[in-house]
Amino acid sequence: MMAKIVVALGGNAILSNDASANAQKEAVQGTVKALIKFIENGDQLIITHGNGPQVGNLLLQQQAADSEKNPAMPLDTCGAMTQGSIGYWFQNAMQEQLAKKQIDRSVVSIVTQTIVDENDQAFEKPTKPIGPFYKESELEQMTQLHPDWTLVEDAGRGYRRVVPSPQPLEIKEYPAIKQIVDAGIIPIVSGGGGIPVIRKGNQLIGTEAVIDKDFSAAKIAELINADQLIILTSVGGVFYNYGKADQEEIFDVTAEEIQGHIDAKEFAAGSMMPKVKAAVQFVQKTGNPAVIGALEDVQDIISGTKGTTIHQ
Ligand SMILES: Nc1ncnc2c1ncn2[C@@H]1O[C@H](COP(=O)(O)OP(=O)(O)O)[C@@H](O)[C@H]1O
Ligand SMILES: NC(=O)OP(=O)(O)O
Repeated sequence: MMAKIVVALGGNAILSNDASANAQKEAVQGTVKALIKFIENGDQLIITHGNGPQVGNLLLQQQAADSEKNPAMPLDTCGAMTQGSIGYWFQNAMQEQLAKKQIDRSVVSIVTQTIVDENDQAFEKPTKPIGPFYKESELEQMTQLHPDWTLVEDAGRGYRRVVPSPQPLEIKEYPAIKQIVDAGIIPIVSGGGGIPVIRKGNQLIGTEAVIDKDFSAAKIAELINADQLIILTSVGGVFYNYGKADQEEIFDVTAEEIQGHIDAKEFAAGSMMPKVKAAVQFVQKTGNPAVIGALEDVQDIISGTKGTTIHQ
């Protein structure tokens, strides 16, 4: 039976040290070579991806070139632009792999808007890291240059700007996405968590935020009643006491048990916490399992020997 699998990929898996288009395309090509295994298995794949590094970099480029004749694009539009660029890289790489494997399947990227609540507390407290990492020695200069920024330590790699990250309430394009999935087409959806929009009557107004793609992935996976949600990132699984001498990788855990560790705030905000929360949310809504693991371990994740599985 064809399983419906939602795979979420972190922006950091696409952009590591080299932010050039060629390097990111190459990273995406490597990722797609791994993802094609799901298609070869006969599964229906739904791909979603992050954009944290890319959207922050793009915003900086926009602001650096800002002028009256050529004004900088706001964050929501930068989010849409990264959906387009990253979606294009994935679509292009997937088409190449499908052709190589002589698999007759179509793939399409969908500009996706995610409806958020304008009163979401997240607008008061930015948590989503975007753009490049800065060294501690650069902090004073960055604060002088950008007095409106909030900078926080991120994933032990340095400091990053954080922006509001409201919860996804609704995926506007879901009815179209469902038809595309039912038709057996591989969709690339909700890139960067989807463009954050606020509903005002018949209008959807873009807002300055970046939605966590892990939560949007869980939402899409729940809506299409996916058999599995797989969150691929730069680490082999979820650890208790991460980064400490007694860190311990979790192989298999119930949603109830890991919820206790979420409540105790044991996972890092802005990196592992949203993944674990999104996985639990999906498991509780559907009763189906979620896996968090490393991109390079896809084959072992498919066979169930690597990654952290969260289940009922
Ligand atoms: N408890 C934990 N277990 C595993 N990784 C963790 C944990 N806490 C923080 N991390 C960090 O979270 C990172 C993954 O989050 P992030 O970089 O935001 O991912 P992505 O960009 O792929 O969505 C890992 O590389 C790791 O450094
Ligand atoms: N939008 C988002 O969640 O991006 P990252 O996965 O790159 O942080």
